[in-house]
Amino acid sequence: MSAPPRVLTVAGSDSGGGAGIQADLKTMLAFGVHGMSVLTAVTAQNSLGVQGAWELPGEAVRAQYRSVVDDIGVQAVKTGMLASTELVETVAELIGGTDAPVVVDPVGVSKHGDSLLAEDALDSLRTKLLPVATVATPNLDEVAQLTGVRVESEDGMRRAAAALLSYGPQWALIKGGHLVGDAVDFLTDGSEEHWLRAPRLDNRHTHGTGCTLASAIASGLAKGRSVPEAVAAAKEYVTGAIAAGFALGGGIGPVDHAWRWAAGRRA
Ligand SMILES: Nc1ncnc2c1ncn2[C@@H]1O[C@H](COP(=O)(O)OP(=O)(O)OP(=O)(O)O)[C@@H](O)[C@H]1O
Ligand SMILES: Cc1ncc(CO)c(N)n1
Repeated sequence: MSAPPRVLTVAGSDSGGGAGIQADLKTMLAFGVHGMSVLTAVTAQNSLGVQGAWELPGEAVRAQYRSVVDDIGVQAVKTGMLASTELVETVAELIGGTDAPVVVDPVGVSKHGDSLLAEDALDSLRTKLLPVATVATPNLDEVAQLTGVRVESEDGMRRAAAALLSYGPQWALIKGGHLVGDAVDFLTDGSEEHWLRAPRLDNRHTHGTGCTLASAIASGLAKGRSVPEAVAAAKEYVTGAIAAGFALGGGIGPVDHAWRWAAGRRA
């Protein structure tokens, strides 16, 4: 039996299992790739928010990355919560020496507004990590923080994408999940433009949407899909996962990573 494509997530742990490393690995399983993880931080987190966060030393991140890449190898990398300037710079350097497509989800705050990235790390994110990204996938708050462009309309998404591309990623995917109306995302490399449109689902259980989308894109890239193809398939997957999102705990529940298998699983 031949080995499946290998995808590495470099991200934080969400103890509640809805976002972070846990969402990434579940998404990778759903896409049929072999998921691997480099942990950057541990959060005490649930449906109500983030109760605590502890980052790992740069040395621990470096060692995990080397263990995976030097022996097993990777066909795509995804980054999520990076916590601090030191970790952003460490990860950017490691990725710079890796020959694989990279999806950068520039995680800033959780859905509850809890900070997952030190404010002083934004500059390194812009100047060190974005230049090595194949695709960067900010939501509207993150793109405003990174570029200063505040998006209030679909035209604003074009301006935000252009500003983001000036830092060097090959593609910008601006997620309009926080706009009103349809859930519209905008993908561009500065010449091609793709609008990804899905109906806005009336489901508050959306914990982990961003991590899920980025990991789904990385999984597609690892299988050799083009960026527009991988993003289109990822959008379809996250939309289905949001539609099937379920209540857990007293707050915002997770999306259902297993929605395509759900009929069999729950029978
Ligand atoms: N209510 C919704 N209905 C349909 N699609 C949605 C909805 N909310 C978000 N999306 C889609 O989910 C994907 C993730 O976007 P979102 O803006 O929620 O990311 P995020 O804020 O980074 O998520 P996270 O909570 O993981 O930080 C995008 O494709 C977006 O359009
Ligand atoms: C660990 C972690 N990474 C990313 C997110 C996305 O918001 C989260 N809530 N938690």
